Amino acid sequence: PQPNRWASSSKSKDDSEVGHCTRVQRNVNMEGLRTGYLFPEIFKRESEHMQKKAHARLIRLGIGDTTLPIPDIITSAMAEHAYALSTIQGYKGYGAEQGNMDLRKAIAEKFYKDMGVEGHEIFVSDGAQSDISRLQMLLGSNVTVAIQDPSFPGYTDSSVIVGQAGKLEEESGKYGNIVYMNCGSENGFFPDLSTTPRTDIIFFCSPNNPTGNAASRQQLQQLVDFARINGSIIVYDSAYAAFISDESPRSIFEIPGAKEVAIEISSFSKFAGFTGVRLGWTVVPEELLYSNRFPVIKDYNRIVCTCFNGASNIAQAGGLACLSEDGYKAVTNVVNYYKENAKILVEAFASLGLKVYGGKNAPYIWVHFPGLSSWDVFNEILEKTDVVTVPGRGFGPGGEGYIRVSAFGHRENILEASMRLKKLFFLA
Ligand SMILES: Cc1ncc(COP(=O)(O)O)c(CN[C@@H](CCC(=O)O)C(=O)O)c1O
Repeated sequence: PQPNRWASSSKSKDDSEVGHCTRVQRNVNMEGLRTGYLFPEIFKRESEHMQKKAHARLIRLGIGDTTLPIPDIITSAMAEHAYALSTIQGYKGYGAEQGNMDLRKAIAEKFYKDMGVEGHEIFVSDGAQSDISRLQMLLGSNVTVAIQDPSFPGYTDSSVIVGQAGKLEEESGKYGNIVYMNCGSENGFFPDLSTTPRTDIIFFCSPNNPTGNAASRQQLQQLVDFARINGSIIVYDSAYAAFISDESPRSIFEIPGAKEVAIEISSFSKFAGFTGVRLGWTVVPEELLYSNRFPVIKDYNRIVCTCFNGASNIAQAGGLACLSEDGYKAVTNVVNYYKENAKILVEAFASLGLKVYGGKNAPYIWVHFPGLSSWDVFNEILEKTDVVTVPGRGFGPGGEGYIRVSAFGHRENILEASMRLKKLFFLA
């Protein structure tokens, strides 16, 4: 299996090992984080398992990390750029914090054609995860937020860290100041906006991680109208848009009126295999205004200039190559490979009579184990099949009773994992 990025994290010394301590008070918001970040926790469980079963052939379908090589039309462009840095005429230092304008324009052309989004409204970054944190710095602690439940933990955890979330209610596992928009199988994974309280910010991910559900055009129009009426800002995460196979919108800016109510974050991670290269972008439309009519884009530009020195010029060269005609064809072939994996996993779980969601518009399969603890299901699958998944509870209280399975594996691993899971649950 691939070396995991947390494998080398050194064990921090605890107080008993270090005599001295400072007089600096801990950020009280950090105390609000109930556990470690979900994915290092998954790795910890995986390591404990491997300590018990050193010779197990582990199959990792947990973290949504790509596994196929980046097409060489893209890596050659990065290599060429990297080599040019070793020459006088090719060397480049700091670039524009907002990103290379050619790349900004290419993103606008490729993903936002005819939506009125222009290059100067696109801020190239080192990935969507970092952009979520920078957006939280922009928004500050005095805003109210609504988050899909379940959803990518980056929204809730960053909300806790910046002080938006309020106190954790142990009983429900929810933070007092966050509005949890239930997105379950019972409501087609789209929140009932008629009963959703107004908040300043609405985090919305479509296709959703972890459910794999892509909101329809009609639903996104409802969401934009809801934000407009309430004077809210939507932070729309389209990291998995390239996996959409039906008519669902790939961008919130396909919806009329969205430029006055939405910010969109996205990433090269999942469609181009750039999870380690690190490249993403955020669209902040000129039309998006605060209550005092000050343009949000001006503040976001200030955040980017103050807190970020721009994405790697090598990664940006790769990004440009991804968006060339041949480059995009090549990455689309890889996306289609993962989509085929998703189909295999959906069929495997469905053949066991389990309720399976997702997999059609996203590289995640969302499997229901009604009445069971998702961590118990995660543990049983790991212990009995050496397959790593993600317990749904890690994505919020709404994820309880589900597991998420990633389609980002190599085909042989997907087939082997499917066979093992069939054996486990068929015999159950
Ligand atoms: C909805 C969503 N947005 C943003 C990101 C991060 O994108 P980057 O551009 O690579 O920063 C992820 C990654 N989610 C993966 C990886 C988990 C993690 O490392 O946080 C997952 O859910 O398995 C995601 O699922």
